[in-house]
Amino acid sequence: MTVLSVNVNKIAVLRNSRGGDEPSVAAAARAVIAAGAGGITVHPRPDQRHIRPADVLALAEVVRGRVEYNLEGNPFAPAREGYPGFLALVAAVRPTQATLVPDGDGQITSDHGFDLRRDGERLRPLIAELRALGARVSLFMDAGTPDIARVAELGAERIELYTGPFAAAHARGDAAAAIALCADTARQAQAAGLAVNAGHDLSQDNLGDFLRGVPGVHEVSIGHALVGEALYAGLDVTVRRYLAIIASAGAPANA
Ligand SMILES: CC(=O)[C@@H](O)[C@H](O)COP(=O)(O)O
Ligand SMILES: NCC(=O)COP(=O)(O)O
Repeated sequence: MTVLSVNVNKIAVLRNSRGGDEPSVAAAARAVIAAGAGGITVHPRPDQRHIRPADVLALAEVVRGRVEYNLEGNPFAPAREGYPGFLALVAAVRPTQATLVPDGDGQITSDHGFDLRRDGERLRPLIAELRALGARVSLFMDAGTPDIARVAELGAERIELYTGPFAAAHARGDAAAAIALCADTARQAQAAGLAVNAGHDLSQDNLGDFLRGVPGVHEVSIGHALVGEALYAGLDVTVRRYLAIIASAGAPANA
């Protein structure tokens, strides 16, 4: 079945708003795991607006031997005070998966995938380094990217489909074209030997339609909507609702 990896960035936003340790990112991750999620995702940003390097280390202990650990970030972002750089974090915690995302400080959130014509050759040695550290490597890619097979040629094993445009179309009530585009890109990736993950702005409202329309998704990483929904229903109930959506969407077994 598709793995649900819960992104706990937003727990850190709340904690950072007051300083101190509450709400605890580690406690939230434990609750999510107890509810049955198959992974924890974090996207530490160099500006440390939410997940910080110390969280990345602490969460590694929480997830170790229990569920997958998915570390997202921009491998080109230079180290700075308080942020050692993405590869250094991967070397420190050896996550299950490193998802590379071409984001910048000025962005409120991730809003596009890689342009491999521009960044492909710069990515190649970094992908090799990350794989040598034991991480499965996934590249954040837009649906409709023409050269999706190149991801495999660069040495990565997965793509993460950027689902923001799909989610926006779904909210407008006209997601058919966006789903078709995602499904087409997923099929091209799968034909090239890549596994397909998906994430960004997925929610209880749109996840079932996404998984029914896009076959063979290995993992969804979900944070913003899930944490917001959990304010009303609690983390345990909310994670279980996502797992039920995944199960009823008939997603395939995880390889
Ligand atoms: C790659 C991706 O879509 C997620 O990592 C998303 O960007 C969440 O990150 P923020 O919580 O920083 O918005
Ligand atoms: N990779 C996507 C992710 O981790 C969560 O994105 P969002 O649900 O916070 O938009």
